[in-house]
Amino acid sequence: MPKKAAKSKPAAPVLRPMKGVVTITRQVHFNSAHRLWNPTKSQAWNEKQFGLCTNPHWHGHNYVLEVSLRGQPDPDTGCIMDLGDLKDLLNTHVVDKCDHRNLNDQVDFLRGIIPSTENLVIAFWNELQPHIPAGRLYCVKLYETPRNFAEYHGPDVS
Ligand SMILES: Nc1nc2c(c(=O)[nH]1)N=C([C@H](O)[C@H](O)COP(=O)(O)OP(=O)(O)OP(=O)(O)O)CN2
Repeated sequence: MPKKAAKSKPAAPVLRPMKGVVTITRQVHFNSAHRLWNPTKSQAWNEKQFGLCTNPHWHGHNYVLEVSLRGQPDPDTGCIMDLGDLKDLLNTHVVDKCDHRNLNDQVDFLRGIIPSTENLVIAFWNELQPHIPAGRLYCVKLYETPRNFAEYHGPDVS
């Protein structure tokens, strides 16, 4: 009578965690009205400084926001952060508050700020940073138009 073959245990799965610093980015969109207007200055000063961009009847932009995180992929997930979670954070803390709003008047965290592209990237960083694991937020980049954009890498610590 033939002998039964000895049952071999399946080999335990082996993972090879990858080492390396990677940047991941989520892009979101929103549409807002604004004007470049310094309320501490005269109308004439604002017109000289900002031209058409200070029109008191506002103008709009199809903003494109790109937020990047940087770090080593987690060995258990292969991810720095789930990009779906990053999408939810951007929607909750920026898009839902700014989309179809007037950035000069209707967004609490932008009160008292001239909504230039430069100021917006700093304000968005400050809104997002507390919700992202320490040291991961790398870049907040905002396109006001396809040709005009600003990016911010956090407060200068030098
Ligand atoms: N340093 C900055 N300069 C300007 C800003 C800004 O945020 N930071 N913003 C504006 C205006 O908001 C304006 O709407 C930009 O429009 P425009 O210059 O017309 O932009 P385009 O890319 O459409 O212009 P093209 O000349 O057609 O390329 C102005 N300046």
